Amino acid sequence: MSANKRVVLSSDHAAIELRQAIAKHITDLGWDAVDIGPTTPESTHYPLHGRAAAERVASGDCALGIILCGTGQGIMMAANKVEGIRCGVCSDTFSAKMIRAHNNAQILSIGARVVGDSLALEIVEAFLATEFEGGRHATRVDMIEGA
Ligand SMILES: O=C(CO)[C@H](O)[C@H](O)COP(=O)(O)O
Repeated sequence: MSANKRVVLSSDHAAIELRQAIAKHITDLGWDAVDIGPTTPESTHYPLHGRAAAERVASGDCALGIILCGTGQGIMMAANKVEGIRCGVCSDTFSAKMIRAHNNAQILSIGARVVGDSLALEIVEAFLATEFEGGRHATRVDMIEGA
């Protein structure tokens, strides 16, 4: 499968079951889910998993990413420390569309202790179905990246 259908997934211990459900769901939708774990429920450290997913995207191995922790916030902060990565936390489908359409975010973060499972799947679908609009938004994204 080509790299542009590859979606990396990672989480901390707060979101393992939801992450695995999302991986199955997006596979059913035709995406190549690259689930980098963890798979066991022991307490772990979200910065490790946010960075690992972001590096898969920054390297070009995966086009997009979906990361989760309890709130989605800490793992988002870790992912955004990787150069060139734009990651936003979303708890609604409108924001999930807009971080792609206007911000060209490559990574979606979700709080597994914030949104229910079915809404999380809708948020994921909205994110994956939306393309960057470019134009005036490209100027602004370039400004984020220091251009
Ligand atoms: O949401 C998170 C980070 O933003 C973490 O999932 C959360 O802090 C983990 O907490 P605990 O160790 O009590 O399960």
